[in-house]
Amino acid sequence: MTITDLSVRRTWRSLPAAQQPEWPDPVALRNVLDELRSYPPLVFASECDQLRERMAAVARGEAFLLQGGDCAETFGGVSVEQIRNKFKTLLQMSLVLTYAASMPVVKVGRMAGQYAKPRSKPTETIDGVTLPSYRGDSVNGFEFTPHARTPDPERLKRAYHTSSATLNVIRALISSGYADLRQLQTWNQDHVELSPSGRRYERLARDIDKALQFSRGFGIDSEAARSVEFFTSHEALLLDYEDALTRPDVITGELYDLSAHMVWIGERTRQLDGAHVEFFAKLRNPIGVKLGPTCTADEALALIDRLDPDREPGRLTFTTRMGAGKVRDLLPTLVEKVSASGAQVVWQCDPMHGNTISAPSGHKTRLFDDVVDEVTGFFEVHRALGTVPGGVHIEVTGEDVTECVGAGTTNDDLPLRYETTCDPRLNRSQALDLAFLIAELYHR
Ligand SMILES: O=C[C@H](O)[C@H](O)COP(=O)(O)O
Ligand SMILES: C=C(OP(=O)(O)O)C(=O)O
Ligand SMILES: [Mn+2]
Repeated sequence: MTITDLSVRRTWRSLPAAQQPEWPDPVALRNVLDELRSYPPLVFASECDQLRERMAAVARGEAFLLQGGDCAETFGGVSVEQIRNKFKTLLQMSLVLTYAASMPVVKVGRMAGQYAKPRSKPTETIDGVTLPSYRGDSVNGFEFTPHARTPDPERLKRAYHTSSATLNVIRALISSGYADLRQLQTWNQDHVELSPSGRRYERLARDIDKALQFSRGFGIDSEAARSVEFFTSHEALLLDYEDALTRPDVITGELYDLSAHMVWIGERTRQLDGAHVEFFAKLRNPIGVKLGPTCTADEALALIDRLDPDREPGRLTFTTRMGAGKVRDLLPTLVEKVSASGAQVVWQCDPMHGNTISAPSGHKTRLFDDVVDEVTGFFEVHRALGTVPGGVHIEVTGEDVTECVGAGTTNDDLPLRYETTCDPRLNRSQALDLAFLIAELYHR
């Protein structure tokens, strides 16, 4: 379908859009959106097409999808070091998975655009003072003051520019050979090498290095070992922003949201009669939808009819986040009914969002064991049904934070480096542990 007519393309505007900020000044918002429309796209449509092809391979069981990054990126978190650490963590996880599972890994960062957050409550109260909740740096500031918490549309421009700067660093890291497999040892020269997972990683890196030397001995110096394909993604929550970055392809006229390669609809905004589903239905990007424990099989089927009417492998990813205690009960029916419909979606496990708890100290946290248990349940269900456990979606950082409990972090450690502005993330050592565990699940 070719949709360049603006009246067709903006149909989402007449529908209810959940979780949108209350911008105080509509004229200021309109001016910002006009400016954003004049900016170049952040990614190219051809790159989105390439990711859709990779996702089709995932749907067929020929590749594994690793998607991860911060719950909420921040405008302050864009030093080269922070971006490099996050990128490195995802590459190291993918290396563990590729080597151990003998499977190509499609790497997608929750990076370069993850600046808007849906919240459970519209306001937050601290010491008797109530202010609007923090909704991500593209909406308001994290600082608990009336000024910071007031939505400011100028932040949307900053979200664009910060995404652009982040992408620039990622593209430069790739083109300067940072992802070269022969840099394996360099990647590991820091604190993580002292942790058990770091040492395990080092052993694996040495094995891979030997394998590479062996292939080079035969004159096989694969280009694939020198470069990496890396894609960006975020929850396309703020429809005004996403719409401003949505452009028709010059050749086909089809619409692409060029704020990222892949965009997804969150658990809180997947209403069938809502604006997000309507907006996404018009896009040609590979797209995702989060499915929580209340999602019925009929809802999943209706989402497929709306978002993947042609049943195109790679088009639609269902990211389930049921919780460790529920995944084994709830997932089978969904998977069975969706498979019976003929749709070839990518099934991806988000083991984070169904497992958020409050620690005795009051910190929002997740137990590493729950994360592992949900991923394990996800694999068990797919193995039992003969369907494809396509990938995982995690909240992770390259920093040595203490936000999730287990695998080296205790409840008492939480205050030490609790740096997230929204949900707790795995640190790099926990991420590597998880990668090794997933690789084992593959073999089982
Ligand atoms: O990242 C997901 C949601 O935005 C987040 O879990 C909501 O957190 P809240 O329940 O603290 O609002
Ligand atoms: C908001 C998120 O998740 P969910 O929509 O699954 O709650 C998220 O991925 O940060
Ligand atoms: Mn989150």
